[in-house]
Amino acid sequence: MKKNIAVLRGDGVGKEVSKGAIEVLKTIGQQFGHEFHFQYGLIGGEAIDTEGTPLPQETVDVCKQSDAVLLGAVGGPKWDQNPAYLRPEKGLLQIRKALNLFANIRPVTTYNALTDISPLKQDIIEGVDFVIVRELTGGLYFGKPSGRSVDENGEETVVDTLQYKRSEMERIIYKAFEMAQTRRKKVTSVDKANVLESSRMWREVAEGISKEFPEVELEHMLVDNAAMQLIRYPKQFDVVVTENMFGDILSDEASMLTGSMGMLPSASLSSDGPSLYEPIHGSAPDIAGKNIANPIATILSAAMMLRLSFGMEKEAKAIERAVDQVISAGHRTADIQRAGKSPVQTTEIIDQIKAALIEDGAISSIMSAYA
Ligand SMILES: NC(=O)C1=CN([C@@H]2O[C@H](COP(=O)(O)OP(=O)(O)OC[C@H]3O[C@@H](n4cnc5c(N)ncnc54)[C@H](O)[C@@H]3O)[C@@H](O)[C@H]2O)C=CC1
Ligand SMILES: CC(C)CC(=O)C(=O)O
Ligand SMILES: [Mg+2]
Repeated sequence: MKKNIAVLRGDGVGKEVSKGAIEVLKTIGQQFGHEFHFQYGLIGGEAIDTEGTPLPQETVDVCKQSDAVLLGAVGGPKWDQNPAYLRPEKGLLQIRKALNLFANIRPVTTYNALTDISPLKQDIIEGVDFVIVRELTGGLYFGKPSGRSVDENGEETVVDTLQYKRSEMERIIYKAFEMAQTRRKKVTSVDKANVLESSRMWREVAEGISKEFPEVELEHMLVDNAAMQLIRYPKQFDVVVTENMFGDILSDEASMLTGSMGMLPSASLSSDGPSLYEPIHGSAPDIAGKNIANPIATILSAAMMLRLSFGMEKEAKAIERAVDQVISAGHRTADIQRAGKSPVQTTEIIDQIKAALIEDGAISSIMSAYA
């Protein structure tokens, strides 16, 4: 199969981790006889520095002409004092809007080999397997009006608005129910309905859609309780659906069930065009440029691309198996390495995952399972 992949490496560790996903995709292409063509686009801080905007039109065009988009991460202290329209994060928000990436799917699956890395107890995290379905193109991150002004008493005032259309709620909640139907048939809808009108409408919409899925259980949970339940008893969750900012915050929290921010992949699904695949983490300026970032979240995002955009299930599984083999063998970057053991570098773990695909049988074991 021939596929065009747009690559937006972004800033900080975004460049280092996306290199890992590209190399793994190239290896998969060679092993399975696919032709992956990569086209690069600028986004974020680098785009601000060279083009004067966080999302050049050329990047949007490259993405729209592609079959799928791979993104590293954007941002960094260099641009933190910039005005809102010239921040790297604005580029990410704009590409989400431009490609109609309404559904951000963030699977949270723990690895048995890593249960001692998580700050939580082994019996709490063993067997955790749920997915956060986060609304991605509405809510506070896209609120209008937003900004600062001076009120009638001369005091500086600021406003950010949280706005949703009913149809925007419907499509994301529908997606969550569809996913639950193929899993353990439970949807936890997370909101703040005791305070926010938008959350009360969200509940109404969830109740309405649940009638179309009688075999799926729906529960409502307030977001503050959900933050606590994620740590107390994460195995209770199957599909968690929530609005943009709640999903952003809860998924960073959930990453610690797996042991590190560097482990959680995501797919941002489009309603009408190419979807985008990205790790849940940011540009990690504290470790950028040191060759120590964990590329697994991005490599697993590439596996999600193969599965969800290209229908390449075997190829996706081969990557997941190779990652599992490498961390089970104890080859780990610093964020997931046991105390007293030496970590490997970003480039080393990428090489080990590629080697696991080629030499150590990840592909052949998948092929025989499908034979
Ligand atoms: N999707 C994106 O492009 C996102 C961008 N950001 C931006 O990234 C910048 C840094 O934000 P932070 O709040 O520090 O969040 P962050 O996710 O970049 O980092 C949080 C912590 O996790 C660690 N971490 C993140 N990714 C890692 C990896 N692959 N391997 C090992 N450790 C990793 C970092 O070292 C840091 O200690 C900001 O400019 C922010 O706006 C933040 C979140 C998402
Ligand atoms: C950088 C933000 C725009 C969003 C974010 O933190 C995320 O999508 O995880
Ligand atoms: Mg985030």
